[in-house]
Amino acid sequence: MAAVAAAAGTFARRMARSGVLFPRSSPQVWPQAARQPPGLLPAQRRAFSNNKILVELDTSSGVATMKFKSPPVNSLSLDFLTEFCISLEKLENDRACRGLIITSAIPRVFSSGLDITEMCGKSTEHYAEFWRAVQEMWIRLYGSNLVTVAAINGSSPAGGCLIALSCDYRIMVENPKYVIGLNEAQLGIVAPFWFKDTFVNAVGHRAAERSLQLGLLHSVPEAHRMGLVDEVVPEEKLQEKAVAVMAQWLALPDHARQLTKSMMRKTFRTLSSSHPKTPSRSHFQRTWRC
Ligand SMILES: CCCCCCCC/C=C\C/C=C/C(=O)SCCNC(=O)CCNC(=O)[C@H](O)C(C)(C)COP(=O)(O)OP(=O)(O)OC[C@H]1O[C@@H](n2cnc3c(N)ncnc32)[C@H](O)[C@@H]1OP(=O)(O)O
Repeated sequence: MAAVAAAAGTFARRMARSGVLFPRSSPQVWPQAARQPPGLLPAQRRAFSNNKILVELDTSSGVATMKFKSPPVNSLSLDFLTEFCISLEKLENDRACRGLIITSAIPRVFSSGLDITEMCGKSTEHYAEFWRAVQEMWIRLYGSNLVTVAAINGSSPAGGCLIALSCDYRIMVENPKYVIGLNEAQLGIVAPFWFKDTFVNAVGHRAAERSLQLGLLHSVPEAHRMGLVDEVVPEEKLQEKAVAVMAQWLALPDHARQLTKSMMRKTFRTLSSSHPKTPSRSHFQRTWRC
């Protein structure tokens, strides 16, 4: 328990060093239209970057694009998760931003999921901090007031699938090599209940039961049929489609859409108000044999 508390403190300090407020306990309501401070020349584009993620915000449309750029496979390391939360928080605090498109700058992979090297040979405190960061990523993305669109341009197993599932809409590139799903059971581990619930919300109970028990990674057409992704497009149309979907969602009044989203996703607050037990060191060691 002390380790969990210490980890929470460490993660909060990492976020605080970035200048980001932490944590935010209740959803914020943003203005309906992107606004520029009066008297300033409008800067159409703003960008910020770290060594894991690139973010570009088009202030005229209010749409930001977040590109994962962590070779080789955009695995979700503690550093990646921290940078993700910082970037998302910056966008949420930017009054010019209303929507977020998440995609990958790495060819053929959206995200390979949790970084397996973070779950081997580390201290109890590290596991606790890592787990806290995984939860924080999900809480922030799933509960975000922004319109979130996943533009999935590569394979997206396990934690990568969770990122996509946490968005409001998923568009995936049609490619016979790409797969998506929660394959934890194939790895001999159990997807946490909040992974499972997010999956069930997208595909329904029966499809989820089969897919999760078998740890299936679905082809793109199969993922589309079962509702795991909303739309499938050729690679060259992905950006255009994501922008078009975003425009459709942003055409609605922010407050009505945000309150509706918050109502639909209210169960996430259960996790945000009481972080579940962190997996123990021995559990990680048993699971990954390290
Ligand atoms: C209370 C109980 C708790 C129990 C404890 C369990 C903890 C959590 C439980 C559940 C949640 C878990 C969620 C997860 O996300 S677990 C991670 C699952 N991820 C995967 O299974 C993906 C594995 N990777 C792939 O399938 C492929 O790599 C690919 C399709 C993403 C890309 O394929 P390809 O382009 O062919 O690349 P390579 O396979 O050659 O990989 C390149 C390179 O990258 C390394 N790598 C791949 N995935 C990961 C990863 N997830 N973490 C770290 N490193 C990864 C791979 O090893 C190669 O490295 P190299 O050999 O050094 O080049």
